[in-house]
Amino acid sequence: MGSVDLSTLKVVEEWERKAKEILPKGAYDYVNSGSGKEETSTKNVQVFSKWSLVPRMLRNVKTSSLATKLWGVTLATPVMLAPVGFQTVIHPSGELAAAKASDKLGIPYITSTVSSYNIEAIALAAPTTPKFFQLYWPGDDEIAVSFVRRAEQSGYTAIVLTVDTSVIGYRERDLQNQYFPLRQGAGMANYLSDPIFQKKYNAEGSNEQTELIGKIAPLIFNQTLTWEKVAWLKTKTSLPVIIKGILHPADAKLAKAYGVDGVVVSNHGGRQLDGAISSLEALPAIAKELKGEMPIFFDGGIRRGSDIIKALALGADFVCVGRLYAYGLAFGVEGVYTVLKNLISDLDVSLALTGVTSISEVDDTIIVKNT
Ligand SMILES: Cc1cc2nc3c(=O)[nH]c(=O)nc-3n(C[C@H](O)[C@H](O)[C@H](O)COP(=O)(O)O)c2cc1C
Ligand SMILES: O=C(O)C(=O)c1ccccc1
Repeated sequence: MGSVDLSTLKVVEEWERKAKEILPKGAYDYVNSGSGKEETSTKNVQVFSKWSLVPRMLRNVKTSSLATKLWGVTLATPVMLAPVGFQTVIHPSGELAAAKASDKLGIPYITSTVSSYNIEAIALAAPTTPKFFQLYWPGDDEIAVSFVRRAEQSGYTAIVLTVDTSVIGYRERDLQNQYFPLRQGAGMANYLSDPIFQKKYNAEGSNEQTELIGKIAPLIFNQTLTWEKVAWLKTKTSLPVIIKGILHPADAKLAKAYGVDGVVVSNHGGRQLDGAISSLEALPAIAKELKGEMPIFFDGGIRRGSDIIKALALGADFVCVGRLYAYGLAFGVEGVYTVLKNLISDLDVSLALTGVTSISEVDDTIIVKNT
């Protein structure tokens, strides 16, 4: 592993290939795979080729800037790290490495509920850039509120409630490998460090892994969530609440009606409902409902700078990357830093070549659907 000179790894797909070489098969398949026949995860990446950018010329792009504003705060770029759980199955330094690398680049980090380090430790690894907490609403509301409170107290500035995960997707590769990241001891840090969980579910203070998995696993997903619960969550926190996993324009309308503060157009990287619409194809209809009303975040298939410009042109305000940085993490903090740095360099060049001088100027006048 130490023999790879990361500065020479520029081709995005090479990172994926190298990660596959390094990681145990179960871990690589867990990260790489989608659900079912992987139609949606594959389409997420390929769909970008269905649209073409139509660049403008002679527009003095010398001062072109990637800076973007979110709720009055200026961010270095429109890029964020999507919540990715269980990161110690990729590298022992896991979320701490990813958060540290993104912080160094001024890229906001979104901490997953099922992280292998806890909310507080990850906050300390990313002290300078805004960070969000992604909530998988536990089966117990008291724990949900406890997680949110802990995020507030450790300086997170938004809650990202993931709503596409009433149950975990049918992931054939994981099922065939019999690979479940919890069994690697990953993803439990927030539960184990939670006073409400310990009091209500582990009063005898067990440290035994199988026993703890037995207590935590049934709590992770909540099949009873409704829009009313979202409204209830809003009463429990003063932080903005972003809903992650919106694909249908009718749900975008409901998000507005229920007073949410942002949406992430996402199909969970094609890991939940296989056959679901690709994120990019879902984006225009949602932008039609919400553009200008609340920030629109986008994830799914972002691998290069021009992908980001296409998503912004079709209505996104911010994009999140998932697997791209997960592959970098196979090489630890330097790996994450390098993939992100490469992505931002690519975005910088691509924006200038589009003839656009600021992110907020990217709109649907520079994109066409191929015929
Ligand atoms: C290994 C892995 C773990 C993930 N864990 C979470 C999670 O804990 N919470 C969540 O909301 N989304 C999770 N996601 C989904 C991502 O946040 C994001 O929606 C998806 O990765 C975007 O697609 P991309 O990988 O093509 O960039 C995970 C994705 C991967 C690949
Ligand atoms: O892998 C995922 O996409 C994910 O979000 C998850 C969350 C909890 C348990 C298993 C997977």
